[in-house]
Amino acid sequence: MVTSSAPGKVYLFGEHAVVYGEPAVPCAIERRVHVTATEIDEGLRIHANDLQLDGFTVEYSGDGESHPDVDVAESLVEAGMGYVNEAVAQARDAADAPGAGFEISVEGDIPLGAGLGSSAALVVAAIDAATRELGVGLSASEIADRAYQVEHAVQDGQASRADTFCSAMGGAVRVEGDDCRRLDGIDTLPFVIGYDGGAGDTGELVAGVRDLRGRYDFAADTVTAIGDIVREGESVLVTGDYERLGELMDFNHGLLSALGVSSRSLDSMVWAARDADAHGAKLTGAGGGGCIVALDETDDALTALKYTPGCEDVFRAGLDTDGVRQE
Ligand SMILES: Nc1ncnc2c1ncn2[C@@H]1O[C@H](COP(=O)(O)OP(=O)(O)O)[C@@H](O)[C@H]1O
Ligand SMILES: C[C@@](O)(CCOP(=O)(O)O)CC(=O)O
Ligand SMILES: [Mg+2]
Repeated sequence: MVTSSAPGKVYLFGEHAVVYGEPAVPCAIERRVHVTATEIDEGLRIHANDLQLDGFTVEYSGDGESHPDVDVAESLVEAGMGYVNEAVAQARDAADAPGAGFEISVEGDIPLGAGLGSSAALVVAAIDAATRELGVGLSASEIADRAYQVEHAVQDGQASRADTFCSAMGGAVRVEGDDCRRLDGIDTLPFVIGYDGGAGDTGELVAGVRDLRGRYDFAADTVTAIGDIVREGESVLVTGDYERLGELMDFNHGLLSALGVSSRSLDSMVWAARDADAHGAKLTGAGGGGCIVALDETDDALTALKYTPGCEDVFRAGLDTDGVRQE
């Protein structure tokens, strides 16, 4: 039995635009998904108590048997389990063990579908745990690469390498197309996260931006402008000038909003943080609902968000310089 964990992330800059080859800077945070893999005779059995479908937690047997605890459409369960199924397929491939059976247990403290990269953390930790269980030790970058293949497959061919690379490596990273690197010397950033309790569908939101970008040149220009913000932001990041970083985060949020991926509650959390004098605030991840990230080393944004209608939870999330690791 092997347990591995991998961190979630926030985007300092660049989500969505990164799907079209612009750079992005995601940062790993101290919230993790833990995956335990145990080799069994055959098939795949998954315990994922954090995942609720129509109010049911999921116990899933991927070998064709319906599990009695689940009273929702099998297709919904299949969709929810896509990331684990594909991660296990990658592990079998890496270990050259196509018939290996697994019992997989997943638990974490990253809200699901909220822009904090729970899917990438799950996939990265699952590939690490399952390959180690089969006696194969992959490097973090090999895991990142296989995890990207999984997100790409599950999200209908629409995914960047950003989330999976960040989760595998930890720290602040820069991703532009296939060029993925860690940003050295960034050890701390004062992230405050507001969570509206909701979720967005990453695949759908990415498809929405793709559609807008295809229909309007100015939407394509907006995507390019997000890339410009990232290029500016990465040079500011090394100076530690939070005021300018925050200004660029605000700008980035405005452009994401223009691309239609913000929401009323995300906007109101962003404004609550700004009104409390955070350096800046933006949505993180695919959007539609879920989380915002503010930059604030005081407790002011944290306190303001606590009293913001629509904000269900607020917490500080330190930069996690550790990526995937065995527990
Ligand atoms: N702890 C978990 N247990 C089971 N499934 C999970 C877990 N964390 C993430 N997932 C899977 O990842 C999906 C969320 O991924 P996604 O929509 O990309 O949002 P995000 O990556 O921002 O959290 C969930 O619907 C589920 O399929
Ligand atoms: C919108 C996007 O840039 C980030 C999605 O992040 P999340 O799954 O919402 O945490 C998509 C991607 O990069 O694959
Ligand atoms: Mg995701």
